[in-house]
Amino acid sequence: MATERVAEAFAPAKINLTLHVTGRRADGYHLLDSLVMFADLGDRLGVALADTPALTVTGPMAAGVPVDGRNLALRAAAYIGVNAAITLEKHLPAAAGIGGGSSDAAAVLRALAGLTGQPLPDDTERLGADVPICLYGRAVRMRGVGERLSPCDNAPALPALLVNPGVELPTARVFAGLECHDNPPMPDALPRFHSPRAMARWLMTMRNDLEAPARALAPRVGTALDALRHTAGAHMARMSGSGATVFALYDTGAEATAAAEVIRAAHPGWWVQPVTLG
Ligand SMILES: C[C@@](CO)(OP(=O)(O)O)[C@H](O)COP(=O)(O)OP(=O)(O)OC[C@H]1O[C@@H](n2ccc(N)nc2=O)[C@H](O)[C@@H]1O
Ligand SMILES: Nc1ncnc2c1ncn2[C@@H]1O[C@H](COP(=O)(O)OP(=O)(O)O)[C@@H](O)[C@H]1O
Repeated sequence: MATERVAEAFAPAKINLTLHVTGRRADGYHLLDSLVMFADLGDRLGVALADTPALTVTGPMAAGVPVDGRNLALRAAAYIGVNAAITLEKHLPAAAGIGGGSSDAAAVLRALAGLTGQPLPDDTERLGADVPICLYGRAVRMRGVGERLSPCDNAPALPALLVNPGVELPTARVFAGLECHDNPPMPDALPRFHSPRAMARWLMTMRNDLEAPARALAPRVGTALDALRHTAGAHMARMSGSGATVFALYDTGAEATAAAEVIRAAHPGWWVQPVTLG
């Protein structure tokens, strides 16, 4: 029976600090080895049980986000067979390599589990490859196509700057541009990270294998990476997921905020957000 109770949910940006493409399955999906953390910035949702499914999308990044059955927030409710009225305040750019849709889906699943008492479903990767990590919601290593998760409990909070240079990159197109599908994974055992600086130094020795095809499709990714690398205090810069969002890591939030001001002044049209990753 319908109730008025609204569960509020937060859907943080997912950042792939590394993204090694290590193989390809028979169905064409690629095998990954990726270290993922989450930002303290994301979409905000309200979820209520309802007689019929409904979705309203608002917020600064709402333009172009589907409001029909293609929206992953609605698909998540349908996946567990619950009618929900959902409000989605969009703060994350879409098709940006930071998992906005997957994180929204995970937030809806969590909210509906709380409202109905149902357990979280299995096989959530069928909703989208990133949904299991977004349900996990904190620093994690993902392998397979995203369904094999190992906790990464020793990562320090990382001051970071996220920049999206205003170009949408569909994930499938970026994977299609990969020249090599069998690249080395990360080491079996990850080191212990004692500070943001130590973690950034190690991350510099890792890769995002999708960066080259993304840069070829959207040269502005390279422009944004160069701009970040030149900001004061930046240890390293890399693309997240299949792009086009890029990030840089700093020792302090003050450095990330100062870098944001520099990038905003030079590129007023870009999406520029200092955050902390955890
Ligand atoms: C690359 C990653 C890394 O975290 O992030 P995003 O760039 O999307 O944020 C994810 O694996 C993306 O997950 P998600 O966006 O949920 O992917 P899906 O919708 O399932 O897949 C979209 C398309 O990308 C390709 N794809 C996706 C994942 C994968 N491991 N191999 C692939 O080849 C396939 O062509 C697929 O049809
Ligand atoms: N809740 C949602 N928010 C954003 N995009 C969504 C959502 N649901 C479905 N989509 C569709 O999914 C595509 C990928 O968006 P998103 O999940 O943000 O990107 P990515 O896979 O690069 O992290 C978008 O182009 C959009 O059409």
